[in-house]
Amino acid sequence: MDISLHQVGKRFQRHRVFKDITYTFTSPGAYALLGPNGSGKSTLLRVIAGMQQPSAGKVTHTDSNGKVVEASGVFHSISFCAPGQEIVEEFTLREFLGFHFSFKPLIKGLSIEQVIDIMGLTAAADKPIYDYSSGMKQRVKLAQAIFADTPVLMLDEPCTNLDERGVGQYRQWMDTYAAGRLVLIASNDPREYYCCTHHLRVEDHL
Ligand SMILES: Nc1ncnc2c1ncn2[C@@H]1O[C@H](COP(=O)(O)OP(=O)(O)OP(=O)(O)O)[C@@H](O)[C@H]1O
Repeated sequence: MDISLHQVGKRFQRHRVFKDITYTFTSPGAYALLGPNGSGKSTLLRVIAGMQQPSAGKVTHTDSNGKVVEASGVFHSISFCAPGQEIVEEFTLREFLGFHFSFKPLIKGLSIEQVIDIMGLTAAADKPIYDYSSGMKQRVKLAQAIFADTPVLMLDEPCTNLDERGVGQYRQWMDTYAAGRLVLIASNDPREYYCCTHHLRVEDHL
């Protein structure tokens, strides 16, 4: 999967967030979307994912056969994790992962039990997620994205609420399960985008 931006811009009413971004994200590859607070990293990530429409320009997703993916089909190829993203907290972890991975395929060779084990949450697997700490909830959000077998992985501030051990776990998951995919990370924290060899500065497109 490759994603191309052609003169993409976004404004909210009279407020222009960014303009005229022409860029291609090529798979496999890891790309950081960088910039200060409010520069538009999260907005750009959502526009690239097809969750928000650009105000100008065009986003094109192309599959590995060179075929353009319809807007309605883009969802299937993307895993997404962002701070404002809702998870169904009434579910236990085991229920949530069962539900989520009935829509998105799990990475081949992994079972839900193994994912729970890798997350280090076996003892809490049957507790409702609303009883989890904020760091545990962040691990759930990361796991639903990283362990899904999609060609594209998009992460917004992936280490939000994680302690040092959690950050180490994030790096281990990325090193093992993100290689070979198209990875986009919106961040200000080098610990989050350590794996990105390409950097796109959103503030350069004001
Ligand atoms: N739905 C919206 N309606 C109006 N303005 C919005 C909306 N979403 C974002 N903005 C504005 O767009 C700008 C960019 O916001 P965005 O969250 O994309 O920045 P960011 O670079 O991700 O910031 P941070 O580093 O703080 O997470 C901000 O000024 C924000 O207020």
